[in-house]
Amino acid sequence: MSVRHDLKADTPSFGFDVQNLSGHAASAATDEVKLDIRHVSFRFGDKPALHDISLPIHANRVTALIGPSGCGKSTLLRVLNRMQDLYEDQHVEGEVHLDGVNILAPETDVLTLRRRVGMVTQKPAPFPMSIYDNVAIGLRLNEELSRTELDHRVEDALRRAALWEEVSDLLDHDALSLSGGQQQRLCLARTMAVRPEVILLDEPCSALDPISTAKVETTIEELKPSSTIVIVTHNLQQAARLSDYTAFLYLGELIEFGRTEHMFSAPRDERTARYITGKMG
Ligand SMILES: Nc1ncnc2c1ncn2[C@@H]1O[C@H](COP(=O)(O)OP(=O)(O)OP(=O)(O)O)[C@@H](O)[C@H]1O
Repeated sequence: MSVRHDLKADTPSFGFDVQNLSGHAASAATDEVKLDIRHVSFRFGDKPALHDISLPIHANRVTALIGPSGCGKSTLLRVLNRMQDLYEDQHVEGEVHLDGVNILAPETDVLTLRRRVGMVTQKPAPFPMSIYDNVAIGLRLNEELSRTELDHRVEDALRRAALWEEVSDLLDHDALSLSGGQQQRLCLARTMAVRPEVILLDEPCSALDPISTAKVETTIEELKPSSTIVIVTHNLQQAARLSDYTAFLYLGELIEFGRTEHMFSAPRDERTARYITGKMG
């Protein structure tokens, strides 16, 4: 199915001010494409989950994937660092070009890919080791750092994930002793520590209180000059606040993609309008 560009919808009411969206780049025309998703379809066994999805992910911008539960947001995100390789019954078709090279090609080195494209999954899964080691592990594998440099990078990642103040005296404690929200921020710190070119975030604030959410959103803004970010969120205000581009998925199809301020102020497809005004859930 093709993405709708033609339908004129009445400007809907969102309960927040779409005129005051911040952090958006001036012109889409100048935005370089980091990841080019081309005709991607996906199935779990015989069950289709994504149908012929094509969209660009622009470099140094935040792209939000939104849509009702089960529409395929997490599945699309997982394709971008080939998580499906871990499961025999998960099948993908199409191409995803990272800086012009198809990462779904069989010859792709998946470990290298996952260093370049880091992911924070929906359910936090810290490693059964200390808080410090959870953040340091990727750095130790990928870079030769002195102990002082390592300490600095671990602290920096924990600060950016809004966790440092809670764990600075507990760095040698078991990561699994942290609360769900703390584990979520630890996994964010672990991914950010290695400074991937692309960061995939699957509902990174779902277990966070408003203050931690605000700090994580500030961090995402700060990451933009060095990283390209794709975020799955059910929080439409967060999508509107944070993202430069938004993709609306419905029943495994891409219904609409465009600049966030355009999509939230003048959605082209009636289904997008219904979703973002809370009439479809
Ligand atoms: N491991 C799996 N095996 C079979 N079907 C799956 C599996 N994971 C997801 N699905 C199905 O694929 C479809 C897309 O799921 P996905 O998790 O990508 O949706 P989502 O939009 O991220 O949902 P949510 O917002 O609830 O997290 C759904 O119909 C879901 O039931």
